[in-house]
Amino acid sequence: MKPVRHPDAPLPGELLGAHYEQCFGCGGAQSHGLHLEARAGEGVTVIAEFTVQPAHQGAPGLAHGGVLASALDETLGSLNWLLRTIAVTGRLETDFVRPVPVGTTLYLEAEVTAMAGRKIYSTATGRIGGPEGPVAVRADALFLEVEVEHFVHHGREEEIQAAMSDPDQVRRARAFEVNP
Ligand SMILES: CCCCCCCC/C=C\CCCCCCCC(=O)SCCNC(=O)CCNC(=O)[C@H](O)C(C)(C)COP(=O)(O)OP(=O)(O)OC[C@H]1O[C@@H](n2cnc3c(N)ncnc32)[C@H](O)[C@@H]1OP(=O)(O)O
Repeated sequence: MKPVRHPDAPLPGELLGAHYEQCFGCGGAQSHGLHLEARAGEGVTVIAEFTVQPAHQGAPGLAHGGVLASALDETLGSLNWLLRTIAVTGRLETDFVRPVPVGTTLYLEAEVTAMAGRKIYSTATGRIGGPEGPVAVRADALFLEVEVEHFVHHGREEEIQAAMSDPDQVRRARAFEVNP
């Protein structure tokens, strides 16, 4: 099935914001996190930027591959906000094409390519030197739609319950990426 953007999805260019302040990918309260900022694109696409910090090194002066995979995962995960579904990564296949030095900004783009039942297929690239620069990393992913209970059961229930009773409807919806 062709992916369909939710009618209430953020407009192209709009910042998506963090789904959880403690998220390693997008949270503002995570000091060594990626602080990745994603914006809605056209259709079911997003763009995002992330600048590699010294805390993200693997080899001296170069980004750790797992951190780059996290940046791809986070960007791909933010696509769910355009679909208004809650989904988690089931599979993430990553190609590391070029080394990414500390201080480099990674320009990420992601797109949902297909959907089948609970399965959401997506792809992402990360470029360096500018949004049109050479591809340094790319990934193909399979996300699986889940119920809120996934996080209640496996995660920290108190925080999930608190987020669910947040009177701010947008914040509540953003936390769980559900159809309000
Ligand atoms: C203030 C508080 C705020 C709180 C806010 C919380 C909510 C936030 C909202 C959203 C979070 C976003 C977070 C963003 C971060 C970026 C995204 C991540 O990193 S997510 C973390 C990493 N991922 C996991 O931890 C998944 C761990 N895995 C699982 O839980 C299960 O394995 C799961 C749900 C992925 C699948 O389990 P099943 O039991 O539901 O599904 P089955 O029945 O096994 O499979 C369904 C279909 O999918 C295929 N499938 C499943 N896993 C597959 C795989 N790995 N590869 C290929 N196919 C797979 C199967 O073959 C099956 O296909 P057939 O329907 O038969 O055609």
